[in-house]
Amino acid sequence: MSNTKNYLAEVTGNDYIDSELYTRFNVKRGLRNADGTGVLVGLTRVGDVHGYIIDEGEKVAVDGKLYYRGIDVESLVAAAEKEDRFGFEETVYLLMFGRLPSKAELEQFCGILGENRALPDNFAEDNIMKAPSRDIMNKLARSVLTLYSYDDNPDDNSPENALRQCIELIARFPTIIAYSYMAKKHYYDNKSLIIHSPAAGCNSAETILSLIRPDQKYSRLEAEVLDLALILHAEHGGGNNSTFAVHLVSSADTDTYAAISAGIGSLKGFKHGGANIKVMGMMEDIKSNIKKWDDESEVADYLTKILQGNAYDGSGLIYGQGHAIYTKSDPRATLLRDKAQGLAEEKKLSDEFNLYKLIERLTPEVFKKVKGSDKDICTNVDFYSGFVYRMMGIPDELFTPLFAVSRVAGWCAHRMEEIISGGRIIRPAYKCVQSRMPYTPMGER
Ligand SMILES: CC(=O)SCCNC(=O)CCNC(=O)[C@H](O)C(C)(C)COP(=O)(O)OP(=O)(O)OC[C@H]1O[C@@H](n2cnc3c(N)ncnc32)[C@H](O)[C@@H]1OP(=O)(O)O
Ligand SMILES: O=C([O-])CC(=O)C(=O)O
Repeated sequence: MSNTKNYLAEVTGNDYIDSELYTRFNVKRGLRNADGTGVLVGLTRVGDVHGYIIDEGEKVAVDGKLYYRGIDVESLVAAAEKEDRFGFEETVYLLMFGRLPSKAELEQFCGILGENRALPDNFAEDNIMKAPSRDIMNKLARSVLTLYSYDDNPDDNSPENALRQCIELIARFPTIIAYSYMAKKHYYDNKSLIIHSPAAGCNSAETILSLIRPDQKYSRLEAEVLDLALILHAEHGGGNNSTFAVHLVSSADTDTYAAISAGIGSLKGFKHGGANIKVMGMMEDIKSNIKKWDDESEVADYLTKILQGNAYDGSGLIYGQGHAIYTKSDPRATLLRDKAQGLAEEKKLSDEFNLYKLIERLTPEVFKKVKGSDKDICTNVDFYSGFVYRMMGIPDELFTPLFAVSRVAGWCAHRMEEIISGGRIIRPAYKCVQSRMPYTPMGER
């Protein structure tokens, strides 16, 4: 659009609200209390994120813990590893139905997911191939909204129907992101268009790997690492931005496709799931601007520049660092760091891994120094995930979509909870700080 400059000046001028007004009217900006803790707006049984304790009114930093339906996510990961099996489908079962499945129940559930991986007839041809997008999250959101038209009963928000829709979506996400990626490679990157059908009996990790590889080949180790990442990203309480979006939209009694696409839109954001792709850009920037990757003061100086908004994308953010709840550590980042270390040794990328670790170690002190803040800041789940994916040859375009393949399980569990226990439309307040004005007739302006 030409000549938007004048409009922009009007908008920035007329939309500006003085920070002081937020204090005066006691606005809980970002739905946070003064100490940074979230405003309590709901109850959930799905997940619990533990990042601090309150001792005599003071927030005290502790190591992070994450529970799915009361079960420590680290024990889910450990059990899958010990029993040498995949764990994401068990995680989905637990999140959706509220308890661990027996072996037979899990097998049956995997069968149901397998039967639902294929997209409806002609869906891929008509919606993905004919209308690709450079951005797979964008294509995923549009695909989810379009699936509404392929559903004979889209607007029935009864628990029974919503549950069917949720299970179908969880099963279809791997296929949608894989096909969207293949279409993107063809239409935007001039590569051959290769579309495989989802193979029977594959779990989510295997389905994704087989659909994005021309020869459909992957190793057991690759599938296991991806499965681990899927377990770790599946759920994060009701208050994280994308899950809250699903609660919010679901509370209006709208359809499942509208609610889940809201979650996707939120997760794409660079302060949320989209941070994993920003981390990769930031690391490229750091690697090309720092001469000695193990020079602590050179790395610290560059992190200072980033925090001051003078390097990388100018946002002032060190991506993959900081969290709304975790203070000392994010348990998922710890697990992904271990995986990254092993893969880096194998791929002879230990120098790069050590740079990641150095950034992880230096960020809290640089942050405190530059910001003059006593806030505890730790590495989050998005810091190591992209590095792990890259070492497995997974393309960057899929980093945030993989997060969505996993988190859709949490979104669906929360949508079901909102339908069953929510009951009231979510409707917070905004105080209007615009003074009243009379309407001026056109001829008098
Ligand atoms: C899956 C996930 O969503 S995990 C998070 C992924 N996001 C990122 O990695 C992006 C970088 N991190 C951030 O932007 C933030 O830490 C968030 C969005 C994750 C959490 O944000 P908040 O809860 O608002 O942060 P919090 O209240 O703890 O921060 C307070 C201050 O520290 C700043 N801060 C927090 N993290 C960072 C960071 N990584 N880099 C620079 N500044 C930061 C905030 O901008 C805020 O500054 P201000 O008071 O000048 O506005
Ligand atoms: O909880 C949050 O604010 C962010 C989130 O979803 C996560 O860390 O997985």
